[in-house]
Amino acid sequence: MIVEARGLGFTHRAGTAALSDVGFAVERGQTVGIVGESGSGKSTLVRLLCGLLPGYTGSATYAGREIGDWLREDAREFRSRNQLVFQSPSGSFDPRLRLATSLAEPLRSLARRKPEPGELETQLGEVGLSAELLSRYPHELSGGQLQRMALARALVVNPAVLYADEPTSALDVSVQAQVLNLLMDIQDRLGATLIVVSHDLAVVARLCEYVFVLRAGSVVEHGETTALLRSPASPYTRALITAAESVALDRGVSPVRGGAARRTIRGWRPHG
Ligand SMILES: Nc1ncnc2c1ncn2[C@@H]1O[C@H](COP(=O)(O)OP(=O)(O)OP(=O)(O)O)[C@@H](O)[C@H]1O
Repeated sequence: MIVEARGLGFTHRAGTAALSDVGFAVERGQTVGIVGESGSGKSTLVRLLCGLLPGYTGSATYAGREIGDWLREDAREFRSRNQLVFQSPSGSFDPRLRLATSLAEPLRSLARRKPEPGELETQLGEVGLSAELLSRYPHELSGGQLQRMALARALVVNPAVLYADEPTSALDVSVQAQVLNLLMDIQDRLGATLIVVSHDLAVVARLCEYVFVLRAGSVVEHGETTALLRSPASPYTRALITAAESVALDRGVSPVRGGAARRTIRGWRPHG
């Protein structure tokens, strides 16, 4: 397992218990979805697993080592191996900086180096963006372009695990499919582990081979996506499926039950 949690608990400073007794396990190279209604703890879980929320209880490991220990002993290495893309592309970039500067920031702060000549341009090509965008400011890009830019910035340090928290929720429906396709393409090419948070089961059905369902800070059910969608054990999961199906039908796209989990891609692994 590349990421694993046992008996994991977390209480926010304000006193809100966001996670309790969470069990979670992801194999290297897997594409895993975390679904649940608003407030179920999805973002808290991925932020914690990315090392952004210290002070958890129970166990959470990356590559067999406790995340708390990574952060104390080797935080830069941990962060370069675990990258997170947030929901809001515009909020992810400093509006005062040209995108070349923002894109190079993880290299500077985590890998302690400057970009090689042509490196940023190549990275942009990987996410289908033109190199000329490097000299622009965030407000000069569309939401879809900025989300691609956020992906490029996360990938610049070659992470082993890419977390995406509601990667398409802030985008127009027409752009959502492009970003989902890009995520699938990235996973195909890099073989990185991809962990996607979404309140929308249709997104997870499309992208992920395995899914965890969160409710009120606990995992109520998990399993292979296709099997879980076909025969959910809990009424909560059934309700999420029904909600996603009605949204899908409203949008005129295939309902989630028809969505198939993706194949497992086991190619080159960054960070071995
Ligand atoms: N920074 C914070 N301070 C205090 N409480 C928080 C904080 N962030 C989240 N919470 C609380 O923790 C619980 C879980 O929230 P979280 O954002 O992880 O859920 P979520 O499933 O990601 O929800 P959403 O889909 O709405 O983003 C909620 O009760 C929320 O109010």
